[in-house]
Amino acid sequence: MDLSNGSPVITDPMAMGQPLMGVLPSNMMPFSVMPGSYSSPAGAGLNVSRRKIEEVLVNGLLEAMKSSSPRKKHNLVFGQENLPEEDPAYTAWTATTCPSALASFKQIVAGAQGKKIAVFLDYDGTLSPIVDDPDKAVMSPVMRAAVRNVAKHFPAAIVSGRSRKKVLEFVKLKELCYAGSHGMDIMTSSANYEHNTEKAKEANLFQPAREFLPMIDEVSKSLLEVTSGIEGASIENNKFCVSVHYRNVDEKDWELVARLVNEVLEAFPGLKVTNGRMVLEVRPVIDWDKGKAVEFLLQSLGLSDSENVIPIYIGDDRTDEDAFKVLRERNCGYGILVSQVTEFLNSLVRWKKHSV
Ligand SMILES: O=P(O)(O)OC[C@H]1O[C@H](O[C@H]2O[C@H](CO)[C@@H](O)[C@H](O)[C@H]2O)[C@H](O)[C@@H](O)[C@@H]1O
Repeated sequence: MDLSNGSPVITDPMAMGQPLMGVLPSNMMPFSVMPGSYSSPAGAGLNVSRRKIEEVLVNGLLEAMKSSSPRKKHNLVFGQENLPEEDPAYTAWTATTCPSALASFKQIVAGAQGKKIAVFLDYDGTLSPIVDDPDKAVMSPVMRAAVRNVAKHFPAAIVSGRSRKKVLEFVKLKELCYAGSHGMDIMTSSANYEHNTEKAKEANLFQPAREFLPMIDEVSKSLLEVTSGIEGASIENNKFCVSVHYRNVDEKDWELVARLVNEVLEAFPGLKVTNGRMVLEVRPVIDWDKGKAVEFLLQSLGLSDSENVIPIYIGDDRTDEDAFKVLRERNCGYGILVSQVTEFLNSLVRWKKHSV
């Protein structure tokens, strides 16, 4: 199988399962609605048409919530027990489109001889298992050691939907770059960050959605208020985007969640909704995503020479598709769907140690 086109590969098809519907082939984009972006038809039918449009938007959101969340719980610890039940469509897709990254490891590193590898890692579902409480999605010491080792040998970055601060608290490693808020908050160097002057900190930061900060705070408060009566719903302010979690909400209330999110967003035409794994992500309508963040990081780390640099991106969610797409378009590197991440990272380090 030709691995040179940036298509996603998986680290072990048998251990796959956790990301399941969170990952789609790279040509499928995350669901997105922009409630403020439709224009209301003028005239007498305005209210009826508007209501119809609202219904379409709510139903669209609800469908996206259902399709991205076929299973309530899958606390798979990578490559270990608790494999969720098989999804025939997903299994067929991975079997035909995703070669195993571990089985293809030799081929990957053979193509990397004499070139520089850069490693990009998603956080939730990739470095940490998916759990019911987002505040408890901690990384295991084994995974942390693997990531630390990788960062010692390769330029490496975490690219997450979480706030940059939160993901740094989870990962606790200074050796990497961090891109939080789905790439809208990039810090190109975290070493000694807290000891830096404000000016030095600014120089390391790239925040393309900075002007949306007040709007995000406002929408976060509104979402918190309107969802406070829904059992299990929770709101996570990720600085430049907001997560509306419905993992712990009874399915009968999902429509209400969709309706309330849609209603709140009517007042914020500058924001849109995408969906992740049992989460609705409210984010600015700007042309920026994890893929753009990877491009930015490659550029600012002096790694934009696609002839000599092999970017490897490991992710599990729909938002990671944007990064896979960038690698495919650059015709370089590998997008890897998550499963045995530690094993893959450790193999990479072993290879690097033996190849120098
Ligand atoms: O880009 P990522 O690092 O993958 O972040 C995406 C979202 O991840 C988190 O939510 C997901 O993981 C939670 C903990 O396991 C789980 O409870 C939730 O259902 C998942 O959607 C995070 O809480 C979100 O803010 C991130 O946007």
